Amino acid sequence: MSPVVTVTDLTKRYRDVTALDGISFSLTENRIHGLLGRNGAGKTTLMQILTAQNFATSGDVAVFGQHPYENERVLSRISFIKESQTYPSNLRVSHVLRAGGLVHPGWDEEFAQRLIDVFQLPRQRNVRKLSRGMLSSLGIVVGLASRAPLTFFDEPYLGLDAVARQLFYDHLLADYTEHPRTIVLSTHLIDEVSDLIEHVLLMDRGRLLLDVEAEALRGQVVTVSGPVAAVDEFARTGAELHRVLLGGTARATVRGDFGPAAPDRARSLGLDLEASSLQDIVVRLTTSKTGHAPGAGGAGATNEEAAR
Ligand SMILES: Nc1ncnc2c1ncn2[C@@H]1O[C@H](COP(=O)(O)OP(=O)(O)OP(=O)(O)O)[C@@H](O)[C@H]1O
Repeated sequence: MSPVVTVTDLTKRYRDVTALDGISFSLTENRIHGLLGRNGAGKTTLMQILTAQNFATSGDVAVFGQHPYENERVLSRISFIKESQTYPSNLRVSHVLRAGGLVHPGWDEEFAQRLIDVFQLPRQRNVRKLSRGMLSSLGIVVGLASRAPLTFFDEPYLGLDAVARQLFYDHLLADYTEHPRTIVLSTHLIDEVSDLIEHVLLMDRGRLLLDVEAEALRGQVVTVSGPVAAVDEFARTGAELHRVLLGGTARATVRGDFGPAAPDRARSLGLDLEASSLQDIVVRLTTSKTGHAPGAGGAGATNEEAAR
């Protein structure tokens, strides 16, 4: 199966800022990819280049096998919903839907109308008069109803309350299951989406720290706690990302290829073991250059080493 997106040695510089620093990866078709990373990591810049809204300084991108710039064949298959989506101010909600139907060949009008009811959007209201959360809901309706083979959601929920966010996740998952497509979801609300994401791309200061299946990652990062010497012994077989000392005990987050024997090994050392959450993994890998949170002890690898 050929990848939907291929990025090769992509660099983007804005004067003295290197937003993307020679990254390479590809996106497999029909998966939900989580594009994660701290503020300024380069996520939006990457999505802008993939959707022909920005130029690379060097390197190549191919979307559906071609360069996206001024490429109708490629762009008609993309939907890009961003945080502060704006619309011409004379449009009503119903006009935005009509425009969505004209732009996206896969548009499902019946689904769009259903979503408008789900998010309780007033069809005849001018977009200028929508609340911040309502505007985000409208973006989500367009993104979902477009059924674009490649859909980007870049922090799509500014101002959305928890109920509306959950509605988004539920409808995204249900519709994706029925109509598989390639989705890239960029968000800081990692806990909320961790069950949705099938593949993780983690960016940090323009570089790619992780490009891994979510399921594989879950087994690779664990947190062990117990006597310091036992934690040291367990951590020897991986890369330690973080450690907290509490008297004679330690709690350490460790990355490695532990395999299914990890719980037994931890138990035999007198340690408690739990799988780290995706949020924890992202925080630990991006909080410091050495892979250790400030003040943490223990031997360890650099972030890049840890992420391999
Ligand atoms: N037009 C621009 N001119 C100069 N610098 C820019 C421009 N756009 C982005 N940058 C810089 O590039 C870096 C990456 O920004 P980008 O918006 O891609 O990050 P991000 O991961 O999307 O961040 P956030 O999660 O905060 O939205 C940042 O340092 C940002 O300040």
